Amino acid sequence: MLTLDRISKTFDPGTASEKKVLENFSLHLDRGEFVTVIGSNGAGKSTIINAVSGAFYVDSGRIALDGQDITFMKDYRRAHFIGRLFQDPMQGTAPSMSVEENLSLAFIRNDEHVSPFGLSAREKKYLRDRVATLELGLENRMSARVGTLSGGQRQALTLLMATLVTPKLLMLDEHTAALDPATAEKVLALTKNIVAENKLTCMMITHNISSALALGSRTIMMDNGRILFDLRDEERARMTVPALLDRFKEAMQKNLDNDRMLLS
Ligand SMILES: Nc1ncnc2c1ncn2[C@@H]1O[C@H](COP(=O)(O)OP(=O)(O)OP(=O)(O)O)[C@@H](O)[C@H]1O
Repeated sequence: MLTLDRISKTFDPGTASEKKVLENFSLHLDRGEFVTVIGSNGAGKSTIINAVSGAFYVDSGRIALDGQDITFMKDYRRAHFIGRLFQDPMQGTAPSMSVEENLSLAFIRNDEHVSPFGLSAREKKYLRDRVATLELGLENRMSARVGTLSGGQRQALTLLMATLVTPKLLMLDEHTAALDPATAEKVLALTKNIVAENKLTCMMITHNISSALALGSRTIMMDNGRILFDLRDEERARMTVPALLDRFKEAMQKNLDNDRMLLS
């Protein structure tokens, strides 16, 4: 489904701030696989998501999604079939537009729904029903400006928008990190349900090891542009947070005391 074949990325090449982040990095996700990604700060996790979503082109290597080579496809074209959530709840929605208008934009991403007269009453009801599944009461606030919603409500709405038209791939970049713990739990539960219901292929970056082990079916641990280990099946099912931290420390041979991963 998603294949990264020996991709490399160096930022600011040839300058004093040159940073080689990925070198011949390869990864394959099967259709319907939900992979959680953890790792040290600056390991290159967001760079992978940025490369796949087309925020920049990779220097070398190939990216294929569903059999299609997207290595040099423009980001706005990839956005038709790749859903993405960021850490910042302010990204991904238009604050001055209403809940319904934001959802309409996500809905018409699929061209067949475009009508010069806007959405039909039936389509509006469909959107309201989908919003109700979030169980946040937003179905009664369809005309409220999104800028007036809380961070958690916005992130839940963004998640719904990213999956309203089923994406080929959903990429979540620490999408609950800026939320308070209770709201983060709620958004994670929604994530789990939406991914399962739509059988989505999903990659989720998190700094929370217990979330990484609780969600999805596979966990990748990264450091310095490399995959340190790739847990699945029985090995992952048996893995605990302390055991994973121990394995990470062992692999890194360094003290993790200052790493943000330990603090979350
Ligand atoms: N656009 C950019 N320009 C220059 N350097 C960048 C850019 N994006 C990322 N980097 C650098 O690349 C390295 C990897 O960054 P990346 O954001 O992928 O790490 P990460 O694993 O997501 O880390 P964190 O967990 O801290 O968010 C870092 O040193 C970062 O400063």
